[in-house]
Amino acid sequence: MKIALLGYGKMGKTIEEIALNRDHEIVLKIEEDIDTYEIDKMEIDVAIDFSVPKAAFKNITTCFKNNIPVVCGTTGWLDDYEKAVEICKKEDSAFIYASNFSVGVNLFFELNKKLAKMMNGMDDYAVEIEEIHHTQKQDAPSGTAISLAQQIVTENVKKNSWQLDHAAADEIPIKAKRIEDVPGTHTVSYKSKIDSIEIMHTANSRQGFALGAVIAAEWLKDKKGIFTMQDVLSSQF
Ligand SMILES: NC(=O)C1=CN([C@@H]2O[C@H](COP(=O)(O)OP(=O)(O)OC[C@H]3O[C@@H](n4cnc5c(N)ncnc54)[C@H](OP(=O)(O)O)[C@@H]3O)[C@@H](O)[C@H]2O)C=CC1
Ligand SMILES: O=C(O)C1=N[C@H](C(=O)O)C[C@H](O)C1
Repeated sequence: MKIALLGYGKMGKTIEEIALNRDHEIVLKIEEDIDTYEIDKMEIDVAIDFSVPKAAFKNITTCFKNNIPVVCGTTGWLDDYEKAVEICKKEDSAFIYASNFSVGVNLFFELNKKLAKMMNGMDDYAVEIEEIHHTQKQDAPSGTAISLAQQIVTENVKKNSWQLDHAAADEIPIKAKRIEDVPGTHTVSYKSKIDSIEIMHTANSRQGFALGAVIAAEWLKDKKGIFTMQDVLSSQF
C-alpha cells in the first residue's frame, strides 16, 4: 500500500516504522502546508494524518478532493469535523477519525461505557476524568478524554457536557496534566465519601496508537464512506 504521511513528528515517524515492517511504502511525508506538495500528481492509496490542530482540516479535505482516503488521528480540530464529513461525502471519498487508535484504549472505551451505565443514578459518586501527556502536546484536554466524557454523557442523565478543571453540576470535570515524556494516561474516577472506583489506561509507548492507525489504513483503503475505529475493530476481532 502506498501511504502519504501528513505530519512527520513523533507519531508520523512511529507510523513509518510500523508501516515499513508491514511491507507498505511511504510515498510522501508532509511537514508543512499541503499545497506545497503536488499530491494530485502522485499515486497514493491512503493518507494518514497525525499533524497539528491548525493543519488537519485542510490536509484531510485536500485529500478527499484528490480521491485519497484519510485516516486521521490529529486531535484539537473537531469543531470542523462535520464540515470534513460533508466534503468527504460530496467527493465520494473515505474517512476514519479516532481520538485514539490503540486497541487497548478502544477496549477501555467499552469498559468506560459499561461503568457509566452502572453508575447512572449513583448520586453519591462524583465522576472525574484525568489525562496526563507529554509537555509538547498542543491541545487540552486530550481528544481521548473528550471521547471518554462524551461516552459518559450518553449514559448519565445528570451530565450534559464536560469542562476543563472547574465544572458545573451537570458537567464532567477533566483535569489535564503535562509531564515530560508521558505518551498518554487516562483515568476515569467515581469518588464518594465511602469509597472510590477508578479505571485507568496507560500507554507505555506510541506503538499502540501507530499500529492501530496502520491497521485502520489497511482496512479503509478500498472503501467509501465515514467510519470509526469501532468499525475497524469489530471486523478484526
Ligand atoms: N488518535 C491517536 O491515536 C493519537 C493522536 N495523536 C495526535 O496526533 C497529533 C500529532 O502528534 P505528535 O506526532 O505527537 O505531534 P508532533 O508535534 O511530534 O508532530 C506533528 C508534526 O506535524 C508537523 N506539521 C506542522 N504543520 C503541518 C502541516 N501543515 N501539515 C502537516 N504536518 C505539519 C509538525 O512540524 P513542525 O514541528 O515543523 O511544526 C510536526 O512534525 C496530535 O494532534 C496528537 O494529539 C497522538 C497520538 C495518538
Ligand atoms: O498528543 C498525544 O500524544 C496524544 N494524543 C491523543 C489524544 O489527544 O487523546 C491520543 C493519545 O493519548 C496521545
